[in-house]
Amino acid sequence: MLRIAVPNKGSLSGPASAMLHEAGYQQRKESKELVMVDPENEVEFFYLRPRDIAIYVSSGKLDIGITGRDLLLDSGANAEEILQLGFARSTFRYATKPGTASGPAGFGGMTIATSYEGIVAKHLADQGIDASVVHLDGAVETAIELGVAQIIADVVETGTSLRNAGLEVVGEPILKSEAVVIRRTGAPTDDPKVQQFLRRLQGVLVARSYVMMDYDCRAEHLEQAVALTPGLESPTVSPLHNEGWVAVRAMVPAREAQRIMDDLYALGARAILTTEIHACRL
Ligand SMILES: Nc1ncnc2c1ncn2[C@@H]1O[C@H](COP(=O)(O)OP(=O)(O)OP(=O)(O)O)[C@@H](O)[C@H]1O
Ligand SMILES: O=P(O)(O)OC[C@H]1O[C@H](OP(=O)(O)OP(=O)(O)O)[C@H](O)[C@@H]1O
Ligand SMILES: [Mg+2]
Repeated sequence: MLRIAVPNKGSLSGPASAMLHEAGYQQRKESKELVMVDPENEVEFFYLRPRDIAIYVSSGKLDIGITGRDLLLDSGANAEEILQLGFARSTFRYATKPGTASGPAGFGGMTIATSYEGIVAKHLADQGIDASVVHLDGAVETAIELGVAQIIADVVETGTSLRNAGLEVVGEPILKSEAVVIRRTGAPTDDPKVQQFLRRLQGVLVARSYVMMDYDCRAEHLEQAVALTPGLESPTVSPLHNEGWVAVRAMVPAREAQRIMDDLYALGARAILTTEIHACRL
């Protein structure tokens, strides 16, 4: 049975369970459930604190886990990313009150508050900056107002939390994060159960980002139409009963669908339809 770590709380938890559900796995019914077996799919899910997941996976007791790239790097655990999941996207950045420092080079002798000590200590060491780091569990934006630190390093998504605290980002982003699937570094890549799990999640990612497009066009416009809808391999082209017309079917990126429909229409294509893809194996 494949043993998988899933975040039990926080920003990663809901979207991770939703993605697993979309991939056909049973998910826990109550947030208090810590372990759940899905016998049909031969998978056991362990609902763990996101920050602990890389440590469990690196121990080899669990085969794979879903966590944030920032949490993986912060843990220093012996685990590696094998798939990017596209949710819980954020940047990890320094922020200060305006006028404190124009970048990390000016942080010398100051104190930096963060929940991600591992990332910050490494970044400071790499840059040769001699600053202190104080660990706080959360709401680190308040640390400056209360005099615990002059600088914070934290997750930034919309920037609202920083603005509300009267802070501004300084320096370049330390890293970009998103939810990722991890495994123990160097674990065998050919485990069929792991491969099947990854294919299912990849199927969800594709189903979420592509739509199926169907349209009719005159045979003489086919080459131009196919250039607009090249599909993944190549589009399906079938003859229509009306001579000189063909029906075309291809997957297109969902966010480009409306523009492609306009361009096809301008080319003379008609009966242009898009349908959602519910599941997929590439
Ligand atoms: N506002 C946000 N937008 C996007 N991703 C976020 C946001 N806040 C945290 N994350 C991501 O969530 C992961 C941290 O999860 P964790 O559960 O530790 O914290 P949280 O989501 O802030 O929850 P809480 O603070 O309530 O415990 C990290 O990968 C982080 O990048
Ligand atoms: O840029 P924003 O859209 O404002 O998002 C970033 C904020 O979201 C998270 O905080 P959370 O609400 O999880 O509280 P926490 O600081 O206690 O973790 C993170 O720690 C930032 O504070
Ligand atoms: Mg938080």
